[in-house]
Amino acid sequence: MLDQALTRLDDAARYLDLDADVLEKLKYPRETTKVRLMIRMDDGSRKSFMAWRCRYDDTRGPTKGGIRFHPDSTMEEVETLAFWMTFKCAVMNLPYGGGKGAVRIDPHTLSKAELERLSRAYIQAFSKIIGPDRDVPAPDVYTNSMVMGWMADEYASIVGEATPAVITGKPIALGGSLGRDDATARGGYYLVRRLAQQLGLEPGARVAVQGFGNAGQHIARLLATDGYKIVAVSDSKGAVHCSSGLDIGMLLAAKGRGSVASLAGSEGIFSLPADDLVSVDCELLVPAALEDMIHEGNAASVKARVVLELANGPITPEADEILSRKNVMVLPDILANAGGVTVSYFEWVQNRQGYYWPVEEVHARLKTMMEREADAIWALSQEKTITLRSAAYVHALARLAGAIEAHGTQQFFTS
Ligand SMILES: NC(=O)C1=CN([C@@H]2O[C@H](COP(=O)(O)OP(=O)(O)OC[C@H]3O[C@@H](n4cnc5c(N)ncnc54)[C@H](O)[C@@H]3O)[C@@H](O)[C@H]2O)C=CC1
Ligand SMILES: O=C(O)CCC(=O)C(=O)O
Repeated sequence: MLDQALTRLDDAARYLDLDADVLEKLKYPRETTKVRLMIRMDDGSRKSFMAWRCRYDDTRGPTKGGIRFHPDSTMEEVETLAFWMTFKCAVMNLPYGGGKGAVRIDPHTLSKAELERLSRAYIQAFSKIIGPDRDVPAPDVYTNSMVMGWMADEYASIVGEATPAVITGKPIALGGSLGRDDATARGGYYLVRRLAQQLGLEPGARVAVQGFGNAGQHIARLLATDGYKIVAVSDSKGAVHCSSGLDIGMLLAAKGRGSVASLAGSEGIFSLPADDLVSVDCELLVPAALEDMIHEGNAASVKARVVLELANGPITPEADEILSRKNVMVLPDILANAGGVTVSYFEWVQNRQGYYWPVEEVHARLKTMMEREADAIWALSQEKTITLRSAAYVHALARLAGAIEAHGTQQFFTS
């Protein structure tokens, strides 16, 4: 996975006159810590789970990135996700490097008490690695504000003082920011709206959303409110299709019962295998689940004209080429889903100031930053006749290179 991700770095480097040190610095994760967490289960037994935290690169500031709880997590996946965070934070010009963490666990198999013990165990294991000026975690797949709250609480008891800026995506009552809940989707939504004319994606366009968690639910709601038609949605258990448009309230209620798939059979709503979601007839496809969902085997079947990558790494490099040959425009993850980390940055700033902004201010600042970077990346892609993904990497790499060179050589020798 990481080797595949690094092909994006090599591609971007072709458009910049870079010192060789820059590429050497960005080719390898700076540090990845691996721990086996042991927790007490409700029945009195003990179970252990592999956990990781990677700080990929901290040249531009403390490392930043979510913690994922997933049964298929691996160290390589964590390092790849941390590599993407490094470029995402640079795309948005946030004063952060990139990091990521994971525990290999299906959290749906745990009771609430077990989940809390696991979350606290993670912080006990990694308390020396994280810190408001060192490494700042946040939510990712199958973690949420409740988990972040337990983690922030555990960190406070270890260091002996409230330290809200150590973790973002917290509950509002513990110093979370208004607007962090839908920030990932909202950033993608502002991007679509900004480029709607160039992309030919005005309200009324048909949308298919893969994954119906934090990112997927909010993008479906935001686009539907604007008049876009959500014709298909999937989650890990199945998918539904309705040519006249799915009702977001009904989708949310079905997901609350276990899966959007339970809506099939209602008037005009048909079930689909989850894997078929990517080939649904629509104008905009929004992968909002996991990596590598659009690959060599299914990319040719994509009918959408535009893909908004809310998930991290949903398109493999081989699939990217197939889509590019089909003139499918891809709005790349490191820009498209950067709303989440941007509002996490706002949360960190608010925690440090002890002064909290109204949600309107969060939205306005996010919109300004998304539009600023979208315009720059669009212009770069036009000027160099390259894809938006290549342009986003060139844009980020220029900022990373500036910081690496400004640090001088000493940084290469610190532990
Ligand atoms: N939560 C955040 O702030 C951010 C999330 N992301 C990325 O967005 C993606 C989704 O994350 P969240 O929405 O936070 O996770 P989540 O845990 O809230 O939801 C994940 C959703 O994906 C579905 N899913 C899992 N496997 C699937 C499959 N094979 N087919 C269809 N659906 C499947 C699950 O059923 C669930 O509905 C991930 O790639 C994550 O890294 C990116 C930036 C920020
Ligand atoms: O909010 C954050 O700090 C990071 C979110 C994240 O993990 C991501 O953008 O992939």
